[in-house]
Amino acid sequence: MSITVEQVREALAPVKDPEIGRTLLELGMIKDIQVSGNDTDVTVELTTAACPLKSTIENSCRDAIKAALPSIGTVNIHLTARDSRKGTAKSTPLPGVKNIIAVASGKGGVGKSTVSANLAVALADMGHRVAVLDMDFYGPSIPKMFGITEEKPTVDNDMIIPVVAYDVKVISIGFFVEDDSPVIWRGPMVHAALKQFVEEVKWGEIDYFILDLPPGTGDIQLSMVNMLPVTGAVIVSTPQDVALLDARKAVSMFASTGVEILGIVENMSYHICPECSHKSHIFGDSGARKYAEEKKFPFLGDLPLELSVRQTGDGGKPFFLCLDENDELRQRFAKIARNLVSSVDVRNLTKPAAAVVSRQPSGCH
Ligand SMILES: Nc1ncnc2c1ncn2[C@@H]1O[C@H](COP(=O)(O)OP(=O)(O)OP(=O)(O)O)[C@@H](O)[C@H]1O
Repeated sequence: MSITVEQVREALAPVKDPEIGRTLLELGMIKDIQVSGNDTDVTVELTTAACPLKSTIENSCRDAIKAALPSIGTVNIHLTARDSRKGTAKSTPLPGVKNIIAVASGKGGVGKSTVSANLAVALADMGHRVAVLDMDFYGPSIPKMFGITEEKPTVDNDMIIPVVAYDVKVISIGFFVEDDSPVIWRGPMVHAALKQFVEEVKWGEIDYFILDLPPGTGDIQLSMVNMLPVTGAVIVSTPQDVALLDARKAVSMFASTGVEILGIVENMSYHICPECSHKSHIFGDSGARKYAEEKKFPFLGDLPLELSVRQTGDGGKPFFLCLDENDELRQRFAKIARNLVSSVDVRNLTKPAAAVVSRQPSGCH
């Protein structure tokens, strides 16, 4: 009796993407199964042609089929790649940008810019092309965190050229306002500024475009979803109830506009006393982690409250770049960046490309 397509599909059912940890079938990566007599041809679509685990995936598929169907003849696994990890629709105002990641928080001062800056350099360290757009007009701290004190963007052929620091292209609203001028940003101004940064900056080819938002759920979030196809949002929160309450509001605003929650980062989770190594939970214990579990959002990881994080950030170099590769904190953050990449991959494999939304977010106050 010859083998059927259904039998091959069943044999492949347990095979998981080793990086993402979900099955290839669930991720829609098995594109085609052909059977001819006792031989089979299986087409597997990878997230990127440069996937470092492609031979592992190929071997796992072949092994699973042979184990489940001992009478099988030749097993050919064909690997293809989709338009590598494209999370935004083709007709986008940023055509060279693959993934737009909004980094948001409900409350101010929870470490959103610290997370944005370190995510940017960690992703660049992994070989990705990265840009940061700092739209936190209440306190644009990205230039300081990247050590950009004097340099300003230049203009070439009427296009603004971003400043490059630590291999990351940076544009901040802070480059365009005087340090001490009290600017009151109203809706139309916010919209116009974002429009200019989208249309008049030469961003080029970017894998991860990180948008550092001001805290809360105001005009900029509205302009963003109306202007940009956002791949998803990362929510930064401290563990305590009051910050989480605001984080919930930020989440429901994104949910009401269909923006995917790529994950939660818990910052200032705990503090290790440098004298006695005692671990204390100054802002409560694991609140953001529990919230992520409750809502079934990916929990990307947590970060301790640590003096070096503040000192390096204020000193103009993200802590990720100041630490040795074996350092626990650096590895902890590298894992957060890897978890984000996986979360983006899952989103891009399982959902349609992100698009600009015309809907107004609800519950934005
Ligand atoms: N894990 C941490 N340990 C120690 N200090 C931290 C940590 N995370 C952030 N900080 C410090 O806390 C301050 C606020 O952080 P940051 O500017 O990243 O927060 P934010 O949420 O972006 O704030 P804002 O509301 O102003 O946008 C900074 O001085 C930063 O260096």
